[in-house]
Amino acid sequence: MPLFDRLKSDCSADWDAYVRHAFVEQVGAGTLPEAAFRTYLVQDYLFLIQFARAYALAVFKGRTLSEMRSAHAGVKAILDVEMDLHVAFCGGWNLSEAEMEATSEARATTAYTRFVIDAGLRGDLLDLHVALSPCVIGYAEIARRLASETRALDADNPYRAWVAEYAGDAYGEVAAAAVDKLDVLGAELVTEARYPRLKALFAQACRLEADFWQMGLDGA
Ligand SMILES: Cc1ncc(CO)c(N)n1
Repeated sequence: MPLFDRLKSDCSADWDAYVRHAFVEQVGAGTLPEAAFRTYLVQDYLFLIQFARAYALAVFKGRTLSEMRSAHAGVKAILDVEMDLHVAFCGGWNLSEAEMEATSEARATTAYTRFVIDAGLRGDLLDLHVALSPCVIGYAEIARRLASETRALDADNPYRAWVAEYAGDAYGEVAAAAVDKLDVLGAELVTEARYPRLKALFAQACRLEADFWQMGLDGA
């Protein structure tokens, strides 16, 4: 079985708790309190700053020019595309980029980002990609489901721009590339002795994603 499918199926309880978290369902229904979304989005801006550093580690750990270039594209997608969404939302609340950047990190933000960076520093490219994968692949899955099964894209849903961004083709391609990369690295590098460690990394990243949603809910 390809590595991503295997990890998702072996960690299905943690995966489902992440992608079906109450925060996500309330975004889809448009019922999430604005204070919860705002807490989440400011923290996610801080998250992306650190996440770009984690992706930069994939440039450093790349074994070929091609791996370095695709990791570089990931860094650019975060710094030049994804963060614009956060800036646009926060502009609507009269919150400047400087104010967002000056906000202190919630513990859930520090915990998740430094966990991923540590996995990459200590391990190889595969460990790093496993720790990164619930993020990119999970958001695409969440947004596509919300777009097709809920009223998430209705004109009166305040979170429709967020759902549209992550359900869009550009983000979908980034997520599909992340699945492919994991499957290719998996075929090359996974041994049965190594697999339990990868599974533990994946499960922990899913739990830290769920904590991140919860941090947003608790902010309301
Ligand atoms: C916490 C978190 N996970 C995943 C993504 C998707 O990039 C994000 N922006 N934030």
